[in-house]
Amino acid sequence: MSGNFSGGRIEAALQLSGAAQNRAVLESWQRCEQRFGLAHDTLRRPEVMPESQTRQLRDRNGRLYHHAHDLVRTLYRKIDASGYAVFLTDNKGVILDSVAAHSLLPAFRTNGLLPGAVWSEEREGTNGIGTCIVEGRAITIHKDEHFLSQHSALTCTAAPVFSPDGEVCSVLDVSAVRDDIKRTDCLRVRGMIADYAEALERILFFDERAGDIILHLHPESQHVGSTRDAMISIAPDGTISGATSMARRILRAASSSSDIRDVFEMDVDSLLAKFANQSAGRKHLHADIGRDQADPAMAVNIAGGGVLFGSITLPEKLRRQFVGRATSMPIPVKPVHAPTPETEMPDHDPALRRIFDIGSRLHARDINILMSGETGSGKEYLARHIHDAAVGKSRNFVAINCAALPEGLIENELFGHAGGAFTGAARDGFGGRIREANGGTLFLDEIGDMPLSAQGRLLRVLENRTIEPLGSTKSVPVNFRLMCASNVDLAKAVTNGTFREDLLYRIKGARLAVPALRERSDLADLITRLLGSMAAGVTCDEEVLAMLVAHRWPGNVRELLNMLQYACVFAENGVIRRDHLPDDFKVMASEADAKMSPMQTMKHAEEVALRQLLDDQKWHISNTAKSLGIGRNTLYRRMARLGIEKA
Ligand SMILES: Nc1ncnc2c1ncn2[C@@H]1O[C@H](COP(=O)(O)OP(=O)(O)OP(=O)(O)O)[C@@H](O)[C@H]1O
Repeated sequence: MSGNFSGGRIEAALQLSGAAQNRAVLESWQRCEQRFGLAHDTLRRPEVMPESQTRQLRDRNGRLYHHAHDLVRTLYRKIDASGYAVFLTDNKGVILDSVAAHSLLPAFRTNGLLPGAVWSEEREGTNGIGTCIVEGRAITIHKDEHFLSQHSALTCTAAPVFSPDGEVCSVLDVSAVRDDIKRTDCLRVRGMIADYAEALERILFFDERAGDIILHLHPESQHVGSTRDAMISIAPDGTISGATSMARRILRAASSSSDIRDVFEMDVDSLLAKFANQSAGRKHLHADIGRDQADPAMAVNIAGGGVLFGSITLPEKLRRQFVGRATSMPIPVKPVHAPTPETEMPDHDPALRRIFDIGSRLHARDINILMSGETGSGKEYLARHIHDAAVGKSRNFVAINCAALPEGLIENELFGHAGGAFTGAARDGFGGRIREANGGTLFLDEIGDMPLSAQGRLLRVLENRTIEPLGSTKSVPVNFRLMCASNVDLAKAVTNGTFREDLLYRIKGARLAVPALRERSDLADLITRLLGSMAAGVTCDEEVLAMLVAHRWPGNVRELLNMLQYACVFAENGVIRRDHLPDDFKVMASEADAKMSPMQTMKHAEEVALRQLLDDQKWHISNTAKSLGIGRNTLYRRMARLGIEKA
């Protein structure tokens, strides 16, 4: 460690956090001292641009500011904890927009967190915004990890937003000036901000690359066309004009070339022909959709070996060459047979399986479904499995998160527009995402956040089964099955006047409550499965498994996924041990342990061990009993005592 650091603050910071975090903080502190000439006790007033200059900066970042406006406010509502504020910055760390409770504004202002303030590392030392720009990844800078002592009251968690050319163009930051914030409190927030930053990246990508061919890619075919796929844009001359950060990660190993022939071993004409041939085979399905989506996705070879699955979105003028006129697509009633390996949902939790069964039957009969459940519990995941079982994997599944779309953009995104409908509209128009769901399923997540005007138009689409793009007088027939999800109480929203009652009655044909992760009985099994899909061969030892099973997971499966991804990076010899978990998680686990009585701890350990054994024996009761040297009835009694139900 550098001997330049005085006063032991770096050691304190290092003790506070995990290995990746340590490195980031250490390197940032080195920059502050050696490159920027800062000292811990440097006292400086925040640099805040005059309002006119901030306005100019907003105008210069017009698209970013416009698209992020509602998203920042939704994120603020979702964090749902007092004392936090949300900030949006430009690529240099200048705050463009902020949302905070009115009563807290003075405290944030005193600490320099206000529009126009410059939060680059060079100016303010190690901090959430500035260090996130340098690191290019989500990061938390907790109190004493700030280089300047004057910022040690702050806790900042930030995630970068990337432009299509791969540069950080903005940062989403959630900060607090409360004394009692622990690092552990930031875990849930970090996953959430990273998701919102990625949603903003996708919106900017679609907006800025609307004139290019967009290739959607994912290693697993079912994720192509979802909000999780990777996207690259291809200019008509075959050069790669942009890529989302996910695409950069996936393709980094293949090639850094910007010529698609080097990446996919085919030129742009062959690529178009490949997807057009596929469209022709599915003409009735895709003739009317705005987005020419591969369904099922097609395999695309990657230069140097490897295969991804892909589909394309064509700009309107190319689309006309490949697809015909609009028709509504009938959806046959598909009897729900016993699931095949293709449509099987791999989860064992009985409650989740039950709602999967019920949901599949209802969806096959075109009965609308309204899901509830905590954030990250898997509502979209379940909706996709229900769609696969009830409508078929070969049909489109279009998921839209209404909360992640800015109010000004949502109607356009859902219903599309005619060419030249408004200033900035695509010259040839845009079909809208509801039309993409034609013949398949439309999943509207966070429908409670849909603006009232869009609710009215959606209701008309549901009643008339036709859609009228903005600026067009022609109705286009559409046919799709509907599933919705909401974290807010829609009945209350009706009372408050933010949700239409008639729409609520239309969408809530049947209600399904997705269990929170902590309520599930198959957690150990889920952990093993997720690890298997992430890094072949990585497992966790018994202690870690017990810690993970005991955690309450407020961010549910999303939080679990983040945690496992983190741990996989540090796993040694294919095993995740306690040391490989983030320190803040370990602190939280020991606090929880301390609250358990010795009897509870023992019972818990016994439950984890027995579940693991049952998993190993594929829940074969006789074999498990034999391996324990006990009778089947004794095993059943033991399972009942520990609250383990047969999977
Ligand atoms: N049972 C599961 N098995 C594997 N992965 C899952 C499971 N449930 C959820 N996931 C994964 O966890 C993440 C969050 O799930 P999903 O988006 O479906 O949650 P959600 O309830 O719709 O969240 P939100 O309310 O925030 O929209 C996704 O990456 C999803 O693929």
